[in-house]
Amino acid sequence: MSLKKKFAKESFTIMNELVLPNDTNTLNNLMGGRLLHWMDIAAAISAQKHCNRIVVTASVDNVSFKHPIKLGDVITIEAKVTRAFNTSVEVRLDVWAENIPSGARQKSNEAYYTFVAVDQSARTIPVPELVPETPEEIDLFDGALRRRQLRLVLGGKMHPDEATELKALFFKS
Ligand SMILES: CCCCCCCCCCCCCCCC(=O)SCCNC(=O)CCNC(=O)[C@H](O)C(C)(C)COP(=O)(O)OP(=O)(O)OC[C@H]1O[C@@H](n2cnc3c(N)ncnc32)[C@H](O)[C@@H]1OP(=O)(O)O
Repeated sequence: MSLKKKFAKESFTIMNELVLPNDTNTLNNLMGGRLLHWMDIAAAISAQKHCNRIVVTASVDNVSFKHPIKLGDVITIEAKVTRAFNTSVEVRLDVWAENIPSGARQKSNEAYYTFVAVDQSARTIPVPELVPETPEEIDLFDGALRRRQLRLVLGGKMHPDEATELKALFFKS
């Protein structure tokens, strides 16, 4: 039985967190690991909305921390599935930090997480196809293939020779 196709907007998820003292280091900045944990949860919720299944985190692409996030800031994490493959989905995350009293808001992180859908016995299972609609969703959908090849090569799951779309970025035929 084929699975019903889904739109990216169906997996759209927004999560807010308030940075409390227990989330910070001795400089009163949010600890990176805490943010990665919140991002993992937001991304997992998004992946589960797409798959309607239990998902496990398979990989996290490089995450850079552009600005320190301060105690008392409000974090907004937006997550959306960019593309579904066979049993895995890629989720794009955008993170903002906001100082509510001043109204200052800045982008702090962008990242891609990959989740794999599993059944009750932890066996991998197929996920619904994703249909991109907007120009931004189509860009993310197209780029997802190259990002997948890069992470699978780095994770030792794909031979570089098989990463044809990724190689095409560097070598013109
Ligand atoms: C219904 C609505 C509910 C809403 C309600 C929300 C509730 C919201 C609760 C939140 C809850 C938090 C949830 C946190 C989620 C954890 O924190 S999970 C804990 C951390 N993660 C783990 O423990 C996973 C451990 N790893 C594994 O189990 C296995 O390695 C995996 C990921 C299942 C892959 O298994 P495998 O045997 O290597 O499988 P293999 O057949 O080679 O590949 C399967 C797929 O994985 C992909 N894959 C494998 N390795 C990688 C890699 N390194 N990178 C990328 N992809 C990979 C493959 O490409 C393949 O994808 P497809 O080509 O099929 O699309």
